[in-house]
Amino acid sequence: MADSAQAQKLVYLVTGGCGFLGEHVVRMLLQQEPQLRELRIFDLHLGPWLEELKTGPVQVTAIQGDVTQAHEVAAAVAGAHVVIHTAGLVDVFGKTSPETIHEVNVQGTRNVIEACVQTGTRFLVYTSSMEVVGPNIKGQPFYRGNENTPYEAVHRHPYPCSKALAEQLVLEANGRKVLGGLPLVTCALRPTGIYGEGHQIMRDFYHQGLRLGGRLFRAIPASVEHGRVYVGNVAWMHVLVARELEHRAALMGGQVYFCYDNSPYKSYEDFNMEFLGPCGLRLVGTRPLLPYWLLVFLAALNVLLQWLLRPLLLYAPLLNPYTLAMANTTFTVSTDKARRHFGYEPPFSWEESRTRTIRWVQAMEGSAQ
Ligand SMILES: NC(=O)C1=CN([C@@H]2O[C@H](COP(=O)(O)OP(=O)(O)OC[C@H]3O[C@@H](n4cnc5c(N)ncnc54)[C@H](O)[C@@H]3O)[C@@H](O)[C@H]2O)C=CC1
Ligand SMILES: C[C@@H](CO)CCC[C@@H](C)[C@H]1CC[C@H]2[C@@H]3[C@H](O)CC4=CC(=O)CC[C@]4(C)[C@H]3CC[C@]12C
Repeated sequence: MADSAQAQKLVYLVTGGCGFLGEHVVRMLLQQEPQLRELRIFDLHLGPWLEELKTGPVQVTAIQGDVTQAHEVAAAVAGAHVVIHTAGLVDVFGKTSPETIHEVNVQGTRNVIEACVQTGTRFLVYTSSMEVVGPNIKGQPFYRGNENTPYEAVHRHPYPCSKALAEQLVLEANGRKVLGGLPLVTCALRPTGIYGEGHQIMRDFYHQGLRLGGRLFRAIPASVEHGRVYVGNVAWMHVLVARELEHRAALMGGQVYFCYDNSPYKSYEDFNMEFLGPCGLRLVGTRPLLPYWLLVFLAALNVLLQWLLRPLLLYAPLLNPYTLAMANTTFTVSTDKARRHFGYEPPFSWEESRTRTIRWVQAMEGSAQ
C-alpha cells in the first residue's frame, strides 16, 4: 500500500470501532496512516467522541450497524480497500446467551467475509484472541509459547469457541476470489489480555477496591503468570498489518500472529496492581486468602445464583468457574513472528504503557469524586 500514487486514496473500515480496542485502532489510523482518505467506523453503538474526529483532513464516516445483519455489513464494506474486524461480543461472565455470542462473533465474521467477497474488498484483518489457543478446559499451562507451540486447544465456553470458529473462517477465506477476480488476503491477530485506557475490567476492579475501603484481596497465587499487552501496541499491530498485507500477501496471508509487547509476566492480580497500586489500592495477602476449593465453591455458587436470579436481574460477577480457571492458569506468550514477518516493534514501552494506564485510572478517580 506504500504506492505514492495511492497517497490519501485508501478507504478503511473498522468494525467495532467504538469499543475499547476499536477506538484505539481508529485514533491510531488517523495519526499513523498517511494514505487514508476515508475512515468508516461501524458499530452497534456509536460514541459521541466520533464527532471531534470529523473536523480533520480524513473523512470520518460513522455507521451505526449490526454485524449480524449481512446487508448492513455489505453496505458498509462496499468500496473499502481494507477491513479491520474488531467487533465482537467479549463476554466470559454469562451476560449474554451462548447463541448471541455465536451469532455476533461467528455469523458476524462470516458476514464480513462474504461482504468482502461480494463487493471486491481484498484485505481483511481479524482481531482474534489468545483464547483461541487457551487456557484449555484442563487448565494446562502455556509457558512462553509462540504460534507453533503445541497445545491442546479444547474449549467449552461460548466465547473461546466462537473466537476459534471465527478465526478458522477468516483463515480459510484467504485466497478466495473477490469481485473482480483478485484473491482475498486475510490474517488474524491474537492479543493476550489487553489493558490500557478504557479497559472495563480494570475499571470494575478499581471500583471494587474503592468499595472495599481501598483494598483488594489476593485470590490467585502470585506464581501464576499471564501475558498482557498494552492496547496502543495492539492497535499499532493492526495498523501495520493492514498496511503491509498487500505487499507481503504471500507471507502474511492466512497467518495468525500473537499480539505481544514487553509488558512483564505477572499474575492477573499483581499485574493490575501495577496501575491500581499508584492509585491508592492495596492487594492484601502474599498468598491467596481463601483456599482454592472454597473459590471453586463460590464460583459454582455464583453460577447457581446467576441462574436463579435471571428472571429478576442480571447477576454477572467477575468470579465464575471459567474466569477462575483462566486467572489460575499460566498463559504467557513469547514470540517474534510479527517482527520477522512485517517489522512489528511495540511503539509504547512498558514504562509508557504503565504511565498512560495509571493516568487514565487517576482521571477516573478524579471524575468519581
Ligand atoms: N479485551 C481483551 O482483553 C481482548 C479482546 N479481544 C478481541 O478484541 C476485539 C475487541 O474487544 P474489546 O475492545 O475488548 O471489546 P469491546 O466490547 O470494548 O468492543 C467491541 C465492540 O464491538 C461492538 N459490537 C458488539 N456487537 C456488535 C454487533 N452485533 N455489531 C456491530 N458492532 C458490535 C461493540 O459495540 C463494541 O464497541 C474483540 O473481537 C475481542 O474478541 C482479543 C483478545 C483480548
Ligand atoms: C478470580 C478473580 C479474583 O480476583 C480474578 C478474575 C480475573 C478474570 C476476570 C480475568 C482473568 C483472565 C482474564 C481473561 C484473559 O485476560 C484473556 C481474555 C482474552 C479475551 O479475548 C477476552 C478477555 C479475556 C477472556 C480476559 C477476561 C477476564 C479474565 C477472565
